[in-house]
Amino acid sequence: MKELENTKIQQGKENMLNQGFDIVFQDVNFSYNHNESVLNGVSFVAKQGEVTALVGPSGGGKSTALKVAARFGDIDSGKITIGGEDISKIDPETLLKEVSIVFQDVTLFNNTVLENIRIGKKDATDEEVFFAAKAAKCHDFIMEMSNGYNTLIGENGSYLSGGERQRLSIVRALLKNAPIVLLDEATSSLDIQNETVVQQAISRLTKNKTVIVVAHRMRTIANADKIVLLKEGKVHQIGTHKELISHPGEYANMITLQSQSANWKLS
Ligand SMILES: Nc1ncnc2c1ncn2[C@@H]1O[C@H](COP(=O)(O)OP(=O)(O)OP(=O)(O)O)[C@@H](O)[C@H]1O
Repeated sequence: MKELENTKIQQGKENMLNQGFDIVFQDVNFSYNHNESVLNGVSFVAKQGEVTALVGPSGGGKSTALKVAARFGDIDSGKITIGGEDISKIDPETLLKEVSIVFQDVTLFNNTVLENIRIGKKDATDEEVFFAAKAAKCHDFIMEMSNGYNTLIGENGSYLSGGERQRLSIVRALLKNAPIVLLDEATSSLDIQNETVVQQAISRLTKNKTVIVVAHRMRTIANADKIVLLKEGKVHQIGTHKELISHPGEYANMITLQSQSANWKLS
C-alpha cells in the first residue's frame, strides 16, 4: 500500500516535471471555514517563465489565491493544476518542494540567521548559503549583525525589522531555487534604499520561473506578463498593463486612483 502511495507521488512529480510548471485555476471556489465565499469561480493561467500579477482592492482575495495555489487551504470546488496535475492529488510535501513562498508573514525560527536561510535547502553548505545571501544583496547587512550569520534572530525573527525578515525570506527562496515562486509583495516595512535592493533580489529570484505575485508596486504591475484583477473574489479583468489601461474599466480606474494617492509607489 505504502509502495503504491509512493509510486503515485512519484508519478505526480514526474507529470509535474514533464508538463512544466504552468499553474491553472479552473473555476475555483474557496471559503474560510465554509463561511462566505472568498474566491468565486476564479479562473486564470499563470504560465511558466512569466510573472502573473494579482491586483485589486483590499479584501478581493489576492492573498487567498496565492495561499490555495500552495495548498495552504483546500478549495471547495473547481480545480488548480500545476503542470497538468491536480494539486489536491499531489502529496503536499512534494508540492512544497517545487514552490518558493515569500509571504508577508514569513515564518522564521528562534535560531541563527544561517539556519533560518538553510531551511530553503536543508543540505546546503555554508558556502551555498553565503552565495544566496550575496546574490540577494543581503550578505553585508547580515555581516553587520552582532554575530554575523550566527546571530540569533529571536522568536519568529522578533529581533529583526519587517524589512529584514522579508529579505531573509528572499535569500531562503533563492537558495531553494524552486521552479514556482509565490510572492506577496510587501512594501510597507521597507525604506527606499532597502526597497531597491529587495527589488533586485526579487528579479533574480523570479527569473524564468512560474511567478504569481500579489502586486502593489506600479513597476511590478506594469512589467508583469499578465495581470489578473480580483475584486470581491471574482476575476474582473485579465490582460497586460498595456491592454487593460487602454480600456475603460476597473483596472484603468484603479491605476488612475492609485496614481493620485500619495502612497503609490512609482519606483
Ligand atoms: N485566515 C482567514 N480567516 C478568515 N477570513 C479570512 C482569512 N484570511 C483572509 N480572510 C478574508 O478573506 C477575504 C479576502 O482576503 P485576502 O487577504 O485574500 O484579500 P487581499 O485581496 O489579499 O487583500 P489585501 O490587499 O488587503 O491583502 C477578506 O474578506 C478577508 O477578511
